[in-house]
Amino acid sequence: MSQIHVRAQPGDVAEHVLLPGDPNRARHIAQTYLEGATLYTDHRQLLGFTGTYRGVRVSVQTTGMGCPSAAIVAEELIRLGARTLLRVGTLGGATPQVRPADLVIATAAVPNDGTTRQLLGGAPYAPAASFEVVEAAVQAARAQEIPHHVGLVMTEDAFYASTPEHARLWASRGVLGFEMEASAIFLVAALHGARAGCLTACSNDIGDPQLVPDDVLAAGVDRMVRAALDAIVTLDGK
Ligand SMILES: O=P(O)(O)O[C@H]1O[C@H](CO)[C@@H](O)[C@H]1O
Ligand SMILES: O=c1cc[nH]c(=O)[nH]1
Repeated sequence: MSQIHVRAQPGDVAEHVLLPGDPNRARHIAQTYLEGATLYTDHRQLLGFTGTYRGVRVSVQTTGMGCPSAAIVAEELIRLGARTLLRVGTLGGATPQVRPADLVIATAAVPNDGTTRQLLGGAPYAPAASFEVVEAAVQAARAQEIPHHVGLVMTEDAFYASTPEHARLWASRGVLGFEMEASAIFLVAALHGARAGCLTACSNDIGDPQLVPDDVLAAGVDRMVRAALDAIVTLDGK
């Protein structure tokens, strides 16, 4: 049955799904990396494509920005048969250690968002990536010699509420950077017995309106996507 937001039929969505926030990134991934990619939904501009990468069937589905939208998309993808959800996003660096366009592989997400709070009824919980997804992503980054960081991210709702001081505080607690969807994707996947991960490319420093130059960020995004797709190939059949 088609879902309310992800307007697709069972069979349209692959078992493994890449999840960018941005529909243009979804189109770029489908056109650049997937063979035979076809669009299965454009409802609400949540563009979704399915094709193959090195013989493995893969979808790329836009989540939109923020946990409310990402949680809806994750839930509906699982209803449509998805079993591996791998976010491919951008992130604001919380520490000078994370350089422009660097790859950050999340192990878990500090849930500074309202969606996971509602789903959990306020109970404490640690939304975490699946170990095998982290392992496959790290292996892919190493094999492709992509410099990367592995650790905590913070998921937040209010993009413009974050300040350099807030970033320094959370960096002192091990957070590498801030983004807006990982906690919800990790939790929704866990609630349904699916596996999840999150790869991000650093687009700016937290609180700094200066974005990484377009060409530098685009190269970082492509490195992230290549690592994510190779991770999916490793995970296929496991
Ligand atoms: O580039 P995407 O994947 O959208 O990710 C980041 O960018 C958006 C904010 O600019 C949020 O969605 C945040 O998580
Ligand atoms: O959530 C995000 C994503 C990218 N950059 C930020 O500053 N915050």
